[in-house]
Amino acid sequence: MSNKIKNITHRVLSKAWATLLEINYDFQFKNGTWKRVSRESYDRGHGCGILLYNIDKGTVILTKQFRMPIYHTNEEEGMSIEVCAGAIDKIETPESTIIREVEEEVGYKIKEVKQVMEAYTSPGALTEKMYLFVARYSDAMKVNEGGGVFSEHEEIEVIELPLSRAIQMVSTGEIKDAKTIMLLQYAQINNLV
Ligand SMILES: Nc1nc2c(ncn2[C@@H]2O[C@H](COP(=O)(O)OP(=O)(O)O[C@H]3O[C@H](CO)[C@@H](O)[C@H](O)[C@@H]3O)[C@@H](O)[C@H]2O)c(=O)[nH]1
Ligand SMILES: [Mg+2]
Repeated sequence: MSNKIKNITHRVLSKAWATLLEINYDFQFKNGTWKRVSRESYDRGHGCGILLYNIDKGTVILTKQFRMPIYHTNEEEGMSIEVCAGAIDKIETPESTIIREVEEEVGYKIKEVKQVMEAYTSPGALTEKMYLFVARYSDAMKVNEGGGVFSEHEEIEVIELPLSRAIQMVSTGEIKDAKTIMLLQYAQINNLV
């Protein structure tokens, strides 16, 4: 692959919360010709998400929160139902991040998680890779109400519902978040509950 790409240059278009680059490069097409190509790339690091499931109750834990990028394009869909998820700090691992996010966002203290997938969320535009996990939860692991970090302007509703209902919500369009759909389908295919 690397011999099909040369003369890569980067230009920072925006560096605020995250970094938007314009990357220019020469690309050799199958017919042998070289063309100068330009692509924008938004880098806000990598992320992780987790589906918490309870075998005895047949339930899963999801979150509901306001997402401005969705609202900006479709006001009616601004409240997004998602698995618990978070951005990975440079000094954190995906595992330690997701265990911390579970306590902050949904209020459970979990110890063991299982990574089941890695997924690029939008490869044409984002550098982000999501590390996707599943873990069992029980009522005994509940340590706080969840809700997210208020000082970071998070307001997260915790939803506990049967896996079967969550799967139905994918069909009805009530759930449209890709990582959530992937993890719910993983749970269904693998008979987690
Ligand atoms: N000021 C500012 N703060 C931001 C911005 N974007 C995020 N934040 C802050 O960073 C926090 C990020 O919360 P996390 O729980 O770590 O991430 P997330 O928003 O749930 O995002 C997760 O899901 C996304 C969607 O799938 C993923 O893109 C992301 O990587 C992560 O996994 C937010 O509460 C907010 O305080 C921004 O553009 N500006
Ligand atoms: Mg989050």
